[in-house]
Amino acid sequence: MKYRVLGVVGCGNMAYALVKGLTQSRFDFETIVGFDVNPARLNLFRQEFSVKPVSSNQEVAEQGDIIVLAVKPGQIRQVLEEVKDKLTSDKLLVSIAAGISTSLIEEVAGSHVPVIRVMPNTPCLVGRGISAIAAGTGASVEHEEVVARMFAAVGEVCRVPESYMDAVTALSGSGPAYIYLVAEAMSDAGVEVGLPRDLARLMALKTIAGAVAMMEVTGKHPAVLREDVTSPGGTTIAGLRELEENGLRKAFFRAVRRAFERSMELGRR
Ligand SMILES: NC(=O)C1=CN([C@@H]2O[C@H](COP(=O)(O)OP(=O)(O)OC[C@H]3O[C@@H](n4cnc5c(N)ncnc54)[C@H](OP(=O)(O)O)[C@@H]3O)[C@@H](O)[C@H]2O)C=CC1
Ligand SMILES: O=C(O)[C@@H]1CCC=N1
Repeated sequence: MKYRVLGVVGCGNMAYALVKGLTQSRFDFETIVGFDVNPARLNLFRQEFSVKPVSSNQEVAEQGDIIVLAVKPGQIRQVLEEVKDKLTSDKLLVSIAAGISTSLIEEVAGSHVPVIRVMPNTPCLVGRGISAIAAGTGASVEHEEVVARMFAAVGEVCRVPESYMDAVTALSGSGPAYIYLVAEAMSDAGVEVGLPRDLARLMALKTIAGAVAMMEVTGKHPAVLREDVTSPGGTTIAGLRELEENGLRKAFFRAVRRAFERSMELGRR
């Protein structure tokens, strides 16, 4: 089965990152059709990515071969009710909604519809996403393969048991926001010790980018790389001590735990 038309239900932030990443990649859909209740969003997708705007989710489901559900988790059930009559076994449904299980989707859409659940993140926009994928009971290995290739065009893909999805959501789905907060906090901290704001921001961003590249290129454990920066009796150990005493690790443990719980809550609504 050749999947020529991508259908996008909900043209929000994550759909934007995905569609932009895909249009810049070699993964080729003949057409992308989309619908959003907000006409401004649909117009943006039309202007930026030549997405063909249609006037309902039903039309997306009718015209799309692969249909990506990119509305908020609380809207998934209603959207599925709207489109289920258009969903045949030769369609492929991809849900990126946090917390929403493939079994819930199959329950509403019908078990004849192949469903793949994906948790991507916004760096898909620049081809540097990380996406976890898990197949529903009605999806074949081939279905999973198609979706893996699609998301591999915008970053890395990991196949995971569906039971990992809430944890993945809390770590890599939400994770970019944690890092933007760190970048912002580092920039402000630089300003506080006297750097001009632009310079502080540049230093913070390039330091984060350089540190990420060091982890990727050397393959060394972060703790080893951290020790290389930490001269005895020097500045780094003084700064690290403050971060530890102020509960940086604890804050991350708590943040990821709370996001994990929230993902489960979203699935229960
Ligand atoms: N943002 C992220 O980094 C990630 C998000 N996700 C998942 O992606 C999904 C979308 O998240 P996100 O992009 O952040 O959210 P957004 O609110 O930015 O996008 C959702 C879009 O869907 C529109 N919408 C609402 N109801 C309908 C409807 N019935 N039919 C069609 N469109 C509708 C919304 O319009 P309006 O705002 O007017 O209601 C909005 O434009 C969520 O399920 C989320 O869990 C997954 C991974 C990462
Ligand atoms: O904040 C959210 O709920 C979504 C899911 C992961 C990232 N954004």
